[in-house]
Amino acid sequence: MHITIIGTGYVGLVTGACFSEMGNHVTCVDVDKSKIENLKKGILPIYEPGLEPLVVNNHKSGLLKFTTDLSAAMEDSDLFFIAVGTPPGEDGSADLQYVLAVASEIGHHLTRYAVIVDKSTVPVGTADKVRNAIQEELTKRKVTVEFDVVSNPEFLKEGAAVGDFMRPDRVVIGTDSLRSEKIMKDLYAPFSRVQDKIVSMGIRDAEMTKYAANSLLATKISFMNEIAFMCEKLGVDVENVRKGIGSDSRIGYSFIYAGCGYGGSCFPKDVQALIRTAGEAGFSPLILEAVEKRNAMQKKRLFEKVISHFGSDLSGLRFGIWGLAFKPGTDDMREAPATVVIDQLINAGATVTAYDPVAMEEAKHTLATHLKNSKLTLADHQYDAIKDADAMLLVTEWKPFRQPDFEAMKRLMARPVIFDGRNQYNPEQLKEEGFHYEGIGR
Ligand SMILES: NC(=O)C1=CN([C@@H]2O[C@H](COP(=O)(O)OP(=O)(O)OC[C@H]3O[C@@H](n4cnc5c(N)ncnc54)[C@H](O)[C@@H]3O)[C@@H](O)[C@H]2O)C=CC1
Ligand SMILES: O=C(O)[C@H]1O[C@H](OP(=O)(O)OP(=O)(O)OC[C@H]2O[C@@H](n3ccc(=O)[nH]c3=O)[C@H](O)[C@@H]2O)[C@H](O)[C@@H](O)[C@@H]1O
Repeated sequence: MHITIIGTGYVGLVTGACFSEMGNHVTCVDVDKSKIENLKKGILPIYEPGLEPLVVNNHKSGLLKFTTDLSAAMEDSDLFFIAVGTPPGEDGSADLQYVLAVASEIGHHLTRYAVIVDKSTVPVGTADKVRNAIQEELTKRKVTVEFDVVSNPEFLKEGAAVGDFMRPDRVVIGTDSLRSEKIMKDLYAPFSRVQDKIVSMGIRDAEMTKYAANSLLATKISFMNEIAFMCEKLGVDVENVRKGIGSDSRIGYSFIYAGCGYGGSCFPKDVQALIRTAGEAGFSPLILEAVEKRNAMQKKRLFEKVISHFGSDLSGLRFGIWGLAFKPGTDDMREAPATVVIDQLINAGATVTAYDPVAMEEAKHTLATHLKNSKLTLADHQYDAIKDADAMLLVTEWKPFRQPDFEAMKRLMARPVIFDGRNQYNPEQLKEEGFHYEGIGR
């Protein structure tokens, strides 16, 4: 098939690379000229394990192309994937301006039947808006062109995106025509044992499915963070509780890790957008509001622990941060818990040195103000980040942080104090080794 993907970010680039790997002709379009120029040279805009060889090899073979010119890309295409951002607007609702701009542009150039697929996460009813935006342009041009709009939400996780796309748990296809449903099923047919995993439904159902999935996962995390808070008050170790409940297959082990809050470009914005959708439908979504509130509180937990140990004035104290990305396996720092704790420590008078295995370039942009004011420095190595530190804060559980050399840490640090935001260490062992240790919910 000939496919055009509009928006070459985490989702668009992974989608394009994986479809081209299956032998399709794919053109990835983006308005960001430098991103497209770099991709043509084999330089990827994001860190995503396993993505580079797919992009480079399929680009070399001619199956995967990159351009800023949508009209040129449209000439051969049967399928258009909209994969642009849907960031939160001021009121928390999903901002559809990029999606609808792309829809209008498609309508401006469309000359023959095509399927337009919403891959971006968009609220219920957006497919109608996309259809209207395309039709408006066709009407302006006084042409009649048949087209279908489909919802095909994406469930990949950053840091595991290629594997998730190649071996999906399910592929949700929301359509209102048999013709477009067949095209979508054919497109996904080569993916690993996908036949049993395609879930066909109405377009609005598919749009809602994406928000329900992310909101339920966020709910599991916030629920567990609430239990963790209670555990601290009651002298219980939440890690034992997690193991105890996860073994029940109805609950499962996934997404019940207490920590210093969920971040990323999706859970925070999608929970907010669903709250907004509920508001528009005329009711207050009590659970979702609590999920969001708990997460905002959770991102402040590490700082609360720091000031209850050191006092509220942190002037003259120095903190080492391990982990800046919102989760391991990515350089993405959108809504990362690390940004919250760094702001709080610096506002309380402390200086901070931070290290992340892959997000250092991203940190230079995200944390530019603190770097400029010399309140924050970035270290070249995890152990350099804790040199002379009054405490180490583990914020992202990258593998090299999971079993560090505690003896070396004690020698390097000004004081042997660890705040473990991801419950990676054994509290008993650390206490025996002479550390003051605090985790989340233990
Ligand atoms: N990041 C993730 O892990 C996942 C994201 N999603 C959803 O997918 C959508 C995209 O997310 P990301 O890939 O993270 O966004 P992103 O911000 O990484 O990429 C979006 C890209 O779209 C480009 N763009 C904006 N307007 C354009 C236009 N008119 N024409 C061409 N390109 C344009 C931007 O320059 C940017 O490169 C969002 O709705 C998100 O919620 C869904 C599942 C996973
Ligand atoms: O719509 C999206 O963008 C994607 O959002 C999430 O994927 P992602 O944000 O990449 O990463 P997750 O692995 O879900 O982690 C999100 C956050 O939750 C935190 N988390 C995760 C699991 C857990 O048990 N506890 C916990 O605090 C992580 O540290 C991270 O900050 C979903 O898992 C994907 O299915 C979805 O496609």
